[in-house]
Amino acid sequence: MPMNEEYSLPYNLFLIGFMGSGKSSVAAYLHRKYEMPLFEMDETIAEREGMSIPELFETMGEEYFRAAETALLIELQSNQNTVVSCGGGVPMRACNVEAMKRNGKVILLTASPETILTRVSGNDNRPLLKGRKNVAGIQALMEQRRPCYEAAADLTIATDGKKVEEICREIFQRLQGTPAD
Ligand SMILES: Nc1ncnc2c1ncn2[C@@H]1O[C@H](COP(=O)(O)OP(=O)(O)O)[C@@H](O)[C@H]1O
Ligand SMILES: O=C(O)C1=C[C@@H](OP(=O)(O)O)[C@@H](O)[C@H](O)C1
Ligand SMILES: [Mg+2]
Repeated sequence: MPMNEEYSLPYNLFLIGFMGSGKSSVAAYLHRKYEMPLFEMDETIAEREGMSIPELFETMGEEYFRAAETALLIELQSNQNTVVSCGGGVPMRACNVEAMKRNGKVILLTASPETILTRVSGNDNRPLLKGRKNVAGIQALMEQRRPCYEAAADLTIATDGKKVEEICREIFQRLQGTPAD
């Protein structure tokens, strides 16, 4: 069933935000509900490299992972009407932000450190949270990254206390209020 006009976008949606802000969940919902092709960056990189993200950090190092993120974003920029779930570190590189903005809108998902801690406590697949799985540790990294996140964002959506479905509705409402230039 083709996308109806209301939700067929002439650009890509890039979801950015801290670990646990809900990028993967919101992207998966947008993919299912509005039939937008989905690119989950972590998954794509892990598949191509034949190992998990933690293993990649362990064996090849973070810089290798960051280069893989940039290469993938450059590949994705020629698409249209896709939703890309970015890893939380993507906006820290200016070249990544340029690639996203070339043909996309950047949606920043935010949540309080307390909310993030609740959401990430369930698994250990985020190497950068090792040793900082507490409110203070999350807050410190979040504050360090905030300027890059905010500079990259076309729209910012607070996610605390909202269901994924509500967040997706808010994204489209806010986009419709924004010229699709
Ligand atoms: N709006 C939300 N409300 C409650 N839990 C959420 C919400 N968004 C995501 N989660 C949960 O938080 C965890 C991290 O979500 P995820 O989508 O993987 O975040 P990210 O991709 O930004 O790291 C998952 O267990 C997910 O089910
Ligand atoms: O914030 C980061 O630097 C990272 C976030 C992770 O993705 P999520 O934000 O989906 O957890 C993943 O890309 C990697 O562990 C690095
Ligand atoms: Mg994710």
